[in-house]
Amino acid sequence: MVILPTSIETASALTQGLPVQLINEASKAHPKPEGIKFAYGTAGLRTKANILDSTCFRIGLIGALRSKKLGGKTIGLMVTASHNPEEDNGVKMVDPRGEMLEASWEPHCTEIANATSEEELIRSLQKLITTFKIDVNADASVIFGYDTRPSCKELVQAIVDGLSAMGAHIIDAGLKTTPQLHYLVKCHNTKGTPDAYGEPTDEGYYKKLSEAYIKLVAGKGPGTPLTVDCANGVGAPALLELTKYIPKEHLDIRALRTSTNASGALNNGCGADYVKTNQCLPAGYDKEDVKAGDRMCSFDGDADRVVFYYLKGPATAKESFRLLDGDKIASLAADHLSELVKKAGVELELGCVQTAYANGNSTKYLKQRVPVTCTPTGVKYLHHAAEKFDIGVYFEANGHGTVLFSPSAQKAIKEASPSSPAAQDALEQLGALIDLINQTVGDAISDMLLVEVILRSRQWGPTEWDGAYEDLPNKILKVNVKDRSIFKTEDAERRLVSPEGLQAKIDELVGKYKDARAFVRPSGTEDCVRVYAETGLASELSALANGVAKLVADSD
Ligand SMILES: CC(=O)N[C@H]1[C@@H](OP(=O)(O)O)O[C@H](CO)[C@@H](O)[C@@H]1O
Ligand SMILES: [Mg+2]
Repeated sequence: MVILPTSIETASALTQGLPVQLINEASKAHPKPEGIKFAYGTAGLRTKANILDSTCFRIGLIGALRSKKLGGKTIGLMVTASHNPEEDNGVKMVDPRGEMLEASWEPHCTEIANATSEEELIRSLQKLITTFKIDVNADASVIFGYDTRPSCKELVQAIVDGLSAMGAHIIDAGLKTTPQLHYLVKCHNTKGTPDAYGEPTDEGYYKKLSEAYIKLVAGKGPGTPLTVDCANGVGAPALLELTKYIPKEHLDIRALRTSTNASGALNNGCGADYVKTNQCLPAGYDKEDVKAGDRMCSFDGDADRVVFYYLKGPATAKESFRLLDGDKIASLAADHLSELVKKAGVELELGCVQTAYANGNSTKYLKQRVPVTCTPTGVKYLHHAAEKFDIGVYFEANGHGTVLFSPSAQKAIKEASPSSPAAQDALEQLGALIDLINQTVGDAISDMLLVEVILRSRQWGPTEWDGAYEDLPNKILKVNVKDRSIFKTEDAERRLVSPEGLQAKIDELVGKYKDARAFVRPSGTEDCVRVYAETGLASELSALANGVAKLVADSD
């Protein structure tokens, strides 16, 4: 609930401590580029790095105010543009429990980022302060991290200038994967409490994951090598660091695409998004000695997504490639955890959360086993929906997701009295999985370890995992339009309400193909409209996807 100030006097009293002079002066060094409109979207503010300076400065101001609003709890700021090209960048805010910024603040971030003068900037900050009744004189603490993009250095300086103008306590976490930053935020805010999430250090992160992993794979025999494409991003140093904590007999990693200093290499022909979108191996893998049956996976640029894949035949044949995406990870995790819960003899409801991009056959598979809900795109929606279950498995098809254990589920697992040695073992495994799985946000490293644990425990290779269901042929296309904001959706983005009449035309087209589905939505991270299509018959896929894209283009 938003509490509005009761009178103008209260409003002015609230904003009295705002260091207007300092903000004005600092803001002059971070002028807003003319004619650009920023929007706090699916994953924060994201665009070309060379126009983001003023936005980062202002997010610094807002981050400090968010912390003040929450009584000085530590807020996170992450500078990254994830899977997007190297010349892009972005900034997103992390709330105290490690979750995404509360949605009611997003329009204020947009408004403040778009203020065209110092006066307007101050007015929009004052509006935020009065709307949320912020005590400007309270303490503020903000931790920030950044990925490997060359533009991060300057953008981080802009953030620091914003934080300094507000007098916030600043913690520089340095080069981090996005999920590491989320982890650190949660650790800082739970330190010394009964819910302490972990040590708020790099070492704490690697120790927590590696100790849980070793517990889960101990005695399961030596593993086979796993080839990891690090997208030439921050996942590379993080993964290499992790391997120092886990003996090779437990985790045999072959890290590829680890060139974080090579200009233009980030996400270029590699990474989770490239592999998922193109449904093929990273470029140049034909020279990397990969063989049929090898387990492989790809991180994205900030290592919060992972997709797995393998070849069922020669690397040279396109049809050899088999993708094990977020949907396949969700079904593997849901099956495994359901089994453990049953064996443990605890009463816990496990549910799955997907978006409209989930493959139709994955939804069918999961719905036969567990409750499944569908939310709009963006982890913040999935995360909140997953919190409604005792154990909530959520994954976007692109590999971004995690598993949440509710506080009561964690308690039930900890306190259950096992009725047999098998139940005892299942409870111990569940306990270790709670530590292995990053409870704050999707984490490529943690999810990779989760998959490895499940495959090892079932003595499965990628083929057995892949056998759960067959993906329906599917495709995502981008359509550039003049103004994507006119595309409005309902029903978890599965239907368009605007432009008027377009949904009826899409329905008519979809009706012409067997077992087909298609939907259209504006991207929250790129200036385009996305078209998703899937069909029962591979031969009909392009016709449907292109047909819907044409309908979108014609409506522009
Ligand atoms: C189809 C697709 O993959 N969309 C991605 C993409 O969002 P868009 O709003 O579609 O641009 O980036 C988001 C942030 O990384 C991610 O959460 C989401 O799944
Ligand atoms: Mg990412």
